[in-house]
Amino acid sequence: MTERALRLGTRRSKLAMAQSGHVADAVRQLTGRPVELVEITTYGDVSREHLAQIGGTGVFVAALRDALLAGEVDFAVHSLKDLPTTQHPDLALAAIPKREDPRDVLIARDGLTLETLPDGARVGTGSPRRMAQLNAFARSHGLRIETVPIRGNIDTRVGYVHKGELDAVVLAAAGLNRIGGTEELTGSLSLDFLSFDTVLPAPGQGALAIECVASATELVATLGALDDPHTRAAVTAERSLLAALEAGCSAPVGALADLLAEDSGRGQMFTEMRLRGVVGTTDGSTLVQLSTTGPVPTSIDAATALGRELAHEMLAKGAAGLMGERAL
Ligand SMILES: NCc1[nH]cc(CCC(=O)O)c1CC(=O)O
Repeated sequence: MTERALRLGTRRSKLAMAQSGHVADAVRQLTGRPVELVEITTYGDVSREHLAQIGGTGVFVAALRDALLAGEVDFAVHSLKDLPTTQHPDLALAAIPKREDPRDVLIARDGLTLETLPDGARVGTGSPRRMAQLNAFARSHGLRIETVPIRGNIDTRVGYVHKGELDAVVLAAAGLNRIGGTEELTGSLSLDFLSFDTVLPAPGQGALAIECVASATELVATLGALDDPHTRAAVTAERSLLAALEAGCSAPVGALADLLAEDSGRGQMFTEMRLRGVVGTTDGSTLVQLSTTGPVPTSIDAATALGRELAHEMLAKGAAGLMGERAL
């Protein structure tokens, strides 16, 4: 007897479908059960407002969670960076698979890179985090860039550069990679993968979250096989930083945790976890940028503590005042 199909709730954007498709394959392999995709429209997909105005927190997530709680789907796949930092009491993050490239990428016309953008360049991004860091870079290099708030899926955003309406756009490399768009979509455009010294990604960027209802303990345990503990530790620290700053996913906050390795003679051994964080005004005139290191976390609590610690150091340097600024 074959078991009934597991229902995977997904947004229907090309990116969400690609992400869900990958996870569906992994779950089929893992369980031997059929997995069926159930498309769900979220407010973030239909609203034409700018994300910073909607408020950001959870706009892509709420409808998927409603479907989980109503028992219409068995599990859902989210971009972790879109998930609010407070865990829903009735839901479980069953797995956080190994993360993709967390970098942001600048997609530009005519072979341009961030370093070679002309004065006055128009760069598409509606993300306060990207605006703050791009403008700070521009200021330190004596040029002005005009950040232009844009929305829409990846194709739409890249289209602005193809059509010549913008000189460049900034996207998450992970999203671009997942839809296999690096070649097909960007064509003649140039890709500049931004260094973490210039632009820190959103907390959790490049990672996926597989969520189901907490009471489905068997499913939680089964999906747990897809979890990558290093990714979970890193994104836990990043999200803890965000939470302790009391900022939402549309706040001008960047964070990245990575494990530092040493060659022990018998291969690489992780020695420490480093957490870098940034908060800034969207005009780039002020950035608070700090980093800390700690032992490789052996528990979620330890990873959370590292994030909280860095947040407190950033708050002591005035981070709260910078986040108060909500203007685009
Ligand atoms: N804000 C929307 C969003 N949510 C997740 C990704 C990309 C995939 C990821 O970060 O895992 C994107 C697009 C983007 O920022 O370019």
